[in-house]
Amino acid sequence: MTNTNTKTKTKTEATPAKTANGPSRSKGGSDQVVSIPKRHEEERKRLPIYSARDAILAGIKKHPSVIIVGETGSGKTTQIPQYILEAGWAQYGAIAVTQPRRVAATSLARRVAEEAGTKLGQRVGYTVRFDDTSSPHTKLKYLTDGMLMREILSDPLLHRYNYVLLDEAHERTLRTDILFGMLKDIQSKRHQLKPNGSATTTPRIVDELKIIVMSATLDAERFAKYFNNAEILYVEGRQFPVRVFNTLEPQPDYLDSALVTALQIHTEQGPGDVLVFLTGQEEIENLEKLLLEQRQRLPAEAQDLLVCPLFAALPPAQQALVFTPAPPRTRKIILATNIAETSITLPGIRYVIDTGVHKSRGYSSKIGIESLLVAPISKSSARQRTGRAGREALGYCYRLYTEDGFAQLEEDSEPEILRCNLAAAILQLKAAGVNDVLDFDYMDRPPKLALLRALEQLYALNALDDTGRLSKLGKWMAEFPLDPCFAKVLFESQAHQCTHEVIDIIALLSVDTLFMMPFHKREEAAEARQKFTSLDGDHITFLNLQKAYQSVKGDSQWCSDHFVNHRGMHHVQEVRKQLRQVCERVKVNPNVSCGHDFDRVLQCFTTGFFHQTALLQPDGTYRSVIGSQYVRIHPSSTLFGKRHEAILYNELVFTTRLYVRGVSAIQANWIPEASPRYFRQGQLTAKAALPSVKGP
Ligand SMILES: Nc1ncnc2c1ncn2[C@@H]1O[C@H](COP(=O)(O)OP(=O)(O)OP(=O)(O)O)[C@@H](O)[C@H]1O
Repeated sequence: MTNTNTKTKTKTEATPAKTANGPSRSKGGSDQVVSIPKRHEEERKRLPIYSARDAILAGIKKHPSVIIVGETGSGKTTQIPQYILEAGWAQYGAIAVTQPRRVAATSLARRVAEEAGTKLGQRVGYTVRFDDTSSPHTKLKYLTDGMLMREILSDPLLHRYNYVLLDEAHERTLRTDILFGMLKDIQSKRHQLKPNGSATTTPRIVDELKIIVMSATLDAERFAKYFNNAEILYVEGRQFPVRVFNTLEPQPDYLDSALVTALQIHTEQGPGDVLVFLTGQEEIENLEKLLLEQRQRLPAEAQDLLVCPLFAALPPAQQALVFTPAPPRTRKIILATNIAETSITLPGIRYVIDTGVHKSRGYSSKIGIESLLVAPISKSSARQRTGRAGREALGYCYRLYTEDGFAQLEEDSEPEILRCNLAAAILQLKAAGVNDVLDFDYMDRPPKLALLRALEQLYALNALDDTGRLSKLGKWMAEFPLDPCFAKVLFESQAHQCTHEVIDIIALLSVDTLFMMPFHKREEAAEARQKFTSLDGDHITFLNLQKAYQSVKGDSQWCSDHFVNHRGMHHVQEVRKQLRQVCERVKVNPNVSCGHDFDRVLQCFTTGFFHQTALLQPDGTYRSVIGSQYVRIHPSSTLFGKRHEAILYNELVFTTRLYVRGVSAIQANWIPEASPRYFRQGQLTAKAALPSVKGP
């Protein structure tokens, strides 16, 4: 391990661990200790990070902030928090380890609880949206960055924790970036509250907050500078090598190429599971079908092939399948989005197929339009993908692009904060008491126009008052684990008396594809879909689907007969249940229904999505009300090919053209009524300047 002090830029060899500080058990507390499997003790000692244990602890003890860079799989995420725990340092304040994704937070907590010999939810636990296994005894908690932001709302100085480990910091998600600034501020405030500082203290806030930033692929110097010249520690060595192969020619159809490569590995290579990186649910489900079809054509001895999808909207029980070993002599092929790209260890994976693409959020602050595009990944993502192999044995990574293609990739992805709608983040910042969001300590400052757009949008949603401060409604919206637009719709549903329908539709919109369209059964599928179709558009069509699904109690055969995505509908029911619970907690009755008066529902959606509306043009096309862009209704929409004076849409996607999805017909006069603060009275033109834009 090398240790670099950023001020002096000296490099010194870290002393290897002097004592054989093997894993130990916490003595006190009410922890339910379960026995530590012997193999875990041995495995932990074999990890590259183990020899750097003492040096890491010394660095953390000495410096308020530390940046730790180590190869994928070297043991950063599972071991460093345990070292702190075993050193007895978490006695007065717990350890939080943030993850950009929930699947990582839950699987890591499970693994570490097992390694530490504790029951999950006791000394080691996790908290992700709608699922909390932590308890007052939890000393080490894995949580999503969004959940830590929420904890700051109720505990502004994060008294609970003395150590916050920001894992996979290179990903630079919007939430991670906002957390960076918030934590720096908390660290400095807690420093001032120390007994030898000038401010008064309470006995509970005597400890400083240590910030530890970790990744395999980040620009350490830059991070160190941002975190007040933090100490940088490099952990050398990886557990097992991974051999990387590139294609000789660029692959125009990466899906086909992934199919061929996966089958080739299956029929020609030795044992080991395969992980394929794809861009989204639809693509995963397509490849899943193709693989299953091809499996039938394989010789009998090669048919023991198990295909497991992995994407964010997959119900947790099915996500868990990817962590379960395949039956003996069966090869598992996991088809995943980039939720499997960082942090997680998928047991059994020896082969990685990297398509070189992902879905990336884009935002034009000029026209206020957000889009999701398939784009090339960065070099750093490619390395992370490679790092999913070689965690338990020698691995292989097949990159479906040329060596030149790799060389041309950007080093890192552009931070999300520079390319997405900031409304949700600004709402959280304001709720955490950061009123002057223009001068917040961002690691990369978003363009002023994007910040102003977000303030403008929140003001138009009535989340801010005339002085730019959070309104009562804004505080309510921040309580809700939803995008501000959806939170506004839910709030309005009380006055429109359609909370029941709105909750259902929000849950339904959380899944990409509810109606399946198998290539060779398109007509049959379209006919089945007709049964649910509403002339009002997709929102009410989805609602009809939910009613029918409930009437058959979610029967899987019914779903298959009607070309309904059973997996997706299962997820919808979970989100629905959780939303209803949150409603009850904030005293909103989730059962108030408007019957068949669907205008109320759509009016309600217009109050949150007035900025995602478009008007019919004389030539039959639609132009967005804000930004004046030509948009087309996506062929998957119920309203495809239909003409209505105005439409509302849930999502804008750019494939070959700019398409809108999740579309419903609305009346044009609902749009200015939906936000009198945004539009001139009764007109579809925006007011020149909004009060919130004038400054904090
Ligand atoms: N669920 C698991 N099952 C089997 N082995 C595991 C599991 N989780 C972790 N490991 C083992 O522990 C090692 C260290 O994992 P850890 O996540 O701590 O590494 P890391 O340095 O944080 O990697 P990354 O940078 O990829 O997140 C893995 O390489 C693997 O050998």
